[in-house]
Amino acid sequence: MARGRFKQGRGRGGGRGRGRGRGGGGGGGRQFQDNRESFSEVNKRNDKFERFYNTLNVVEEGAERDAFWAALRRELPNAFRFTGSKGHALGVKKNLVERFFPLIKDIKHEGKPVELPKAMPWYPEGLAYSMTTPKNVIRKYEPFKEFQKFLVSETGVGNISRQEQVSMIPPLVMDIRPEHTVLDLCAAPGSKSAQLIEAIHAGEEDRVARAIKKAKGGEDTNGVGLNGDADASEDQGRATGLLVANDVNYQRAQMLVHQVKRLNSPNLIVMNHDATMFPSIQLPSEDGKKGKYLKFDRILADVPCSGDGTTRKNPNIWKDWSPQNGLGLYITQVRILTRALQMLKVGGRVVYSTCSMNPVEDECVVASAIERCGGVAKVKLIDCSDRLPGLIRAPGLNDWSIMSRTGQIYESWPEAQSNEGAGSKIVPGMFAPEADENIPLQHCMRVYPHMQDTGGFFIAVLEKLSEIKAKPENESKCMNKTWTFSEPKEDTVFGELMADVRSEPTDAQGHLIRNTTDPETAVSRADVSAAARQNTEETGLKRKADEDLEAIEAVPKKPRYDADEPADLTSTSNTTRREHGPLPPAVAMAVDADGGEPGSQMVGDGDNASKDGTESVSEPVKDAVNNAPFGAATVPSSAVEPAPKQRRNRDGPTNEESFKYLATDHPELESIYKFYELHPSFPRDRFLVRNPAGDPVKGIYYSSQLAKDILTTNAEGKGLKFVHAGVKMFMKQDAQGQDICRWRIQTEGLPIIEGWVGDGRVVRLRKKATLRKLLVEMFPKIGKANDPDAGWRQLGEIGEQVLNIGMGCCMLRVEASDDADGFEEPLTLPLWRSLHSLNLMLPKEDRKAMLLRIFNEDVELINHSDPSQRGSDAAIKKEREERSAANGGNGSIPAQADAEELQAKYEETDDFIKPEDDITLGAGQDEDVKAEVLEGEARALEEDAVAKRDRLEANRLEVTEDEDTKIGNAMPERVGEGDDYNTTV
Ligand SMILES: C[S@@+](CC[C@H](N)C(=O)[O-])C[C@H]1O[C@@H](n2cnc3c(N)ncnc32)[C@H](O)[C@@H]1O
Repeated sequence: MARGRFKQGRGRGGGRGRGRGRGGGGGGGRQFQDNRESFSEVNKRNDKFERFYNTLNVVEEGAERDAFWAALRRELPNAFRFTGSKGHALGVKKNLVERFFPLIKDIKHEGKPVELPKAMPWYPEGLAYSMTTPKNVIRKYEPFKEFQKFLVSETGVGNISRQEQVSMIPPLVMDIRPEHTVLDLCAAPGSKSAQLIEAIHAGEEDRVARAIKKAKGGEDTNGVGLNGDADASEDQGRATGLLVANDVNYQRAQMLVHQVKRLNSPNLIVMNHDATMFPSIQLPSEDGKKGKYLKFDRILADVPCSGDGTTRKNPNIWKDWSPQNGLGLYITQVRILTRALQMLKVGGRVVYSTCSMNPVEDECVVASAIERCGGVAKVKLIDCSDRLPGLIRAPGLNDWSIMSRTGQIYESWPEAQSNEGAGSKIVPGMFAPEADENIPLQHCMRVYPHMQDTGGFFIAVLEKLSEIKAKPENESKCMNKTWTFSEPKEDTVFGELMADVRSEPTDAQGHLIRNTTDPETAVSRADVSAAARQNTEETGLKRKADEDLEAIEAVPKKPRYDADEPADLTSTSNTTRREHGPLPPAVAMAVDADGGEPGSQMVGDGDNASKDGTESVSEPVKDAVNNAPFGAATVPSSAVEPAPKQRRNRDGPTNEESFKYLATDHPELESIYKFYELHPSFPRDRFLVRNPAGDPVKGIYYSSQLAKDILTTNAEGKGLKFVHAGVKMFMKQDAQGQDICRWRIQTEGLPIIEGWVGDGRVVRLRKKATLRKLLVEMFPKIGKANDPDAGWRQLGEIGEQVLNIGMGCCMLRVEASDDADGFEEPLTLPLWRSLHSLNLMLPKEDRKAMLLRIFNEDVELINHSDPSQRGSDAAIKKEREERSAANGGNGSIPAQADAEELQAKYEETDDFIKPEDDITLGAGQDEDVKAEVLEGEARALEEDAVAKRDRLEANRLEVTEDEDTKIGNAMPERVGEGDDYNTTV
């Protein structure tokens, strides 16, 4: 059974190039990449910022407060965590700790010992580390360089994820179980989504192993299933839960896909909606009744925030901090949390988090959402003080003051009311709740930077106690209806504000995009425009993305890819044109704005179609609109007009992808079942394709049952924007021979299916040396059974197996053993048996990462199908031994320069085939060999080209995100307006 379900999947999918920018699963990288100088140059003073937090007294005056500010002014340590299943993550950690720590522990820099990476005491199983070693130290000492190389390689293949320490906290307090339906409302770039997926799949390998054993007539499942007590045969041991990961920004949603798809989870759907009115998702009907709407067990609302806890990574916050930033985001945050509570099951939990320390974005949002949802009788704030022992934290605040745009500090709403005027963003709900509301805000968690050398962070866990009906926004404390507007004098602060407002861009109808003179709708309009702007603006991003698209397209055209399928690497070059067109005005609609809850009214009642008279609007979207936690007047028209149906074209992506499930008796599937001897217990009704015609043309994907139910019930035309789902399981493959299945198993899907494949397609391996040979050598020859020099004889334990296995795709099962030359962890890899040779279907980069991890070798690969490298195995072996001896006997084979020398030698042997000979190879000689070489080359090329394309995509996403930052920095007036997002990941 393959462990490392996460590791062996296409690490390249999301891995390569990650870790350098924010999209890299961790913000930890940025400051080490290019911000070092600028970090030290930034003036880390801001009077309002410092005065605000000192007045709030978030930490006591004296030594602790000094430590607080000092930490905020220091660079952030690098942090990372080991990913994947627990067993696999522990294995990678052991490798790292045992191999490198002894080497670096004795290094002294400037006379002092360097600090080893430290395990975070509160992270389960010690699977997360932080390190403060400066880059110049890493560069200076060889063991550190080796350590760094290992980290980069393991990050590249997805075994390690760089992620800021505090950002790891929210998923850990969600108590996720394998059967949970989970929603991550603001998910991009996806660091926390990755943790959520891991949590859903926790313990799955063992359960599946037992289920397989049982299905194949082996021992009983021992009664351990999903919950530790049910039968593991429930969905054959696989998690039945689901993660819906969502982000309003299409481009960032693509980044999210890139980050999470490497986890190869069939229990994942990525969506692209505004979380303030996330559409309800319909479930299939039962007994002819209309289906219910999906409710979630767990929701993460890691909302956009001003991010003032991230100064250590984003030092420009010192310059840009303004009280407006937090004030402007409050309403969006309350709406997101309220919508989350609406979509939660009774008994379910929402975790609300920000990387801002400002109570207006933290406790205040929690209190306001609880108030809107009916108070503490309906929503309970959970005390998490006993969770994550070892994590130093402060309790939530029960009282705070508000700073106005001008720096005026108010203790109460009446005080603000008498001093502020129209245009102010301050509303009654921003002040601490009344004592009789009994909201135990101390149950929230505040993590300050000096506590464990991190960024600042806020976390609250809310449980839904009973069904709720959210109070309309304009009847809640989130709104202020008492002010009337009068034009302020020009030389006042309000005059300045109005000048700002006048210079704001307008939409096609002449409405101000950023603000409005109507204080009641000012914030709402800004939010609507923010969400729309995420997807509409023409920015410099497009040019850059176009350039990168060209680079992607420059990847060798042959072999072809899923041109007919919406690959996740779809260019986002024209996302700006994608959706909304000119910004819509806030439309007045006759919708039910009472904030009723979907589940309470929707089950089978079918009355929605006529409720607002807009027949063309799909029910899920209409339901979202009806239940949006804000007034009808502020619902954007784009939300009620069904999204135009588009397919991808040359200009860019679409907003509706196709997910079509195949009939279980589809002839292509039948050929797969037969060839791979697929066990009948493996579910056959969850194979899908991702093209509108629904034909298996290039790829066949696999999803969980719940994902299937959702994708089929809410299929195209319903206005739900599904961006990604399904794990690629099979790829169409040209092959020689009638009996070879045209569908080869993809690395991504292998862990899901491998236990169910019949022995006829399995090659078993136990020795490291054998695997090493297969990693170093591409297309080693097999030869004939009776030939004493045939290549299969060099393949040791697998020689006879590969000689006898039928041609086509098979699986190499690396079995765990206690042998000195054995593996601690099992592993499964895809293999291709050709007429004359064999090949692991891994891109070169993955081979090299594995060689580095398992053998600590950085070696040049040998391609036996490459005429310029072809030589006798004996010669290669001999040469390698010589080189290895010259290399201190570490088994390394020669690198580039040596390889050239070697090649010259091979050219003198009879085995050597000159490139010009190769062209005529087939002419009357050996057609099979020629076809095989071409076929093998094509496959190898494909593996590498896909890896290269992924790398380019990862780079492009990083580049565009950097562009994003530049654009954001160039437009500081937008900060806090609602379209800004924090950058803690
Ligand atoms: C703090 S970041 C989320 C980080 C993410 N949870 C992670 O761990 O990688 C906030 C995200 O919210 C998104 N966002 C902003 N406004 C939103 C809205 N109204 N609905 C959904 N997502 C929104 C932004 O695009 C941004 O990606």
